[in-house]
Amino acid sequence: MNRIERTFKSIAGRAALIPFVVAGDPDFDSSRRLIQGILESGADMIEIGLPYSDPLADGPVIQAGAVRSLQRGFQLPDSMRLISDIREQTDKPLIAFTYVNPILQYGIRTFFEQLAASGGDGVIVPDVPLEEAPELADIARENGISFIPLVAPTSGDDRVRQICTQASGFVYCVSSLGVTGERASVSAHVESLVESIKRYTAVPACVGFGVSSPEHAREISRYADGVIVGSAYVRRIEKVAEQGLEQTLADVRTFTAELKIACM
Ligand SMILES: O=P(O)(O)OC[C@@H](O)[C@@H](O)c1c[nH]c2ccccc12
Repeated sequence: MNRIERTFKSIAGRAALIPFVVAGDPDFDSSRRLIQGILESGADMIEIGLPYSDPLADGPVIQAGAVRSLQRGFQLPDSMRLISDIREQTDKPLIAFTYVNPILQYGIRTFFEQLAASGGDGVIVPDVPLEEAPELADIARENGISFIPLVAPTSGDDRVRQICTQASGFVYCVSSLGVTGERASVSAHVESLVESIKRYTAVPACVGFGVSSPEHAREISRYADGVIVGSAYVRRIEKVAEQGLEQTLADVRTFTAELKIACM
């Protein structure tokens, strides 16, 4: 049983809080301190986005986070080092979030071996083509890394069943069409998407996209095993430039504590 499975087992009865941040945003040390602060303030695990120049599924907030990190020359080896540094401070699951190109450029086997050596527990690849997913999932599994698939609102029943049979760690339910970004409300129909996943697998189902408040998290926690929040964090992290790291750290800690209460 890896850290992700252990975590869901240990929090049975409530939803996991799973923030997303961009690695190296706004710089290596600030990113490390922000991630540690988020984990210390109640996050059950964290998605660490590997900054990429063409984040096609991301809205403007996360795109800006990737630009801030890349502008400082942050590259994939730096992300591995960041994960390794954080692993020294926590036993909570660390999930790499990356588009498929950086993995292919780095070398699939090298990528997963280094992610495992750095203390990573899972990977989410939103744009992996269907025909390449099994190869990546196999090599991830060989290295003890959970390959976490995404189910979209447009996924038909057959596709949901197919995805669920490959899933490990958890299934990422994308709440709405379009790109990442805070939304006024989280689409009600995602509850039926979670129910359809639960028909095919016992692997936990976590919901992301648009979640930006404790109210959203409370609603999703009624029926899902986890709540994923990204842009709402990255927008707060954007404020390091104007208000400094300490104030931003305090804001992010408070936000995490509020979301955690909502997930109870
Ligand atoms: O930013 P949001 O709307 O809170 O959604 C989570 C999202 O940030 C994170 O899981 C993610 C970041 N980039 C993605 C691309 C595709 C799917 C999911 C993601």
